[in-house]
Amino acid sequence: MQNSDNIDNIIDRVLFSQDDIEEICQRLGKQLTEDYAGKFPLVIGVLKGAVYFMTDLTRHMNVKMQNDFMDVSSYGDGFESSGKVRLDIDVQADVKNRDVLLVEDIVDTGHTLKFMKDLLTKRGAKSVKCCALLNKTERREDDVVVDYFGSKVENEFVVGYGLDYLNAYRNLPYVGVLKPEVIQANLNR
Ligand SMILES: O=P(O)(O)OC[C@H]1O[C@H](OP(=O)(O)OP(=O)(O)O)[C@H](O)[C@@H]1O
Ligand code: HPA
Ligand SMILES: [Mg+2]
Repeated sequence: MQNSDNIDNIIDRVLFSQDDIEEICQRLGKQLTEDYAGKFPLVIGVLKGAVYFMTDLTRHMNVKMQNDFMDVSSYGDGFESSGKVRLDIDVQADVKNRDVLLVEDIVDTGHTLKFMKDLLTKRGAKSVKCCALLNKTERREDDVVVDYFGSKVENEFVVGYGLDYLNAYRNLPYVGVLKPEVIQANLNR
């Protein structure tokens, strides 16, 4: 069936299939289960990109935890980080003396992660670590540690499984690279 609304049409290459992602969640979940045993971590998903990863990853973490969310953003309309991280929705829980685990879909320039690690440390968290699905090391501008990650990615803009382009395509069940013509069409708008 030809359907121009079929969002698979915008993908050039799949980088991580649903099976790849499940394997990553299992592996990281096992590691985090060991590392957070007996600690009652506060697991904070960074909205909106981390929603899918947060739900799949934490189901593989066999530890008592508290789940919360924060909404921060720095990519307004496209590929480039504005460099300014905006806190839109704060975490509800008190982070003082807590072992915090931030869950991210991707660490790219590192601006977002640095902002959050600094903020939560300043508020008195006992530890602040990050588990990201993807780590785009080549683009790093802030020196920040990604404590756990699923895979490194090249310097390409990726979408799906939470990752958006112009606020769309988050619901693709895999991670892929956009077709160049999709990007071109938007640049010419
Ligand atoms: O390392 P950085 O260069 O800071 O980029 C990574 C951040 O950018 C994206 O969020 P975005 O600001 O696009 O918000 P969103 O999750 O709502 O899409 C992504 O989900 C990370 O949070
Ligand atoms: O490659 C990316 N894709 C989607 N959102 C992003 N935010 C930072 N890097 C990316
Ligand atoms: Mg985004």
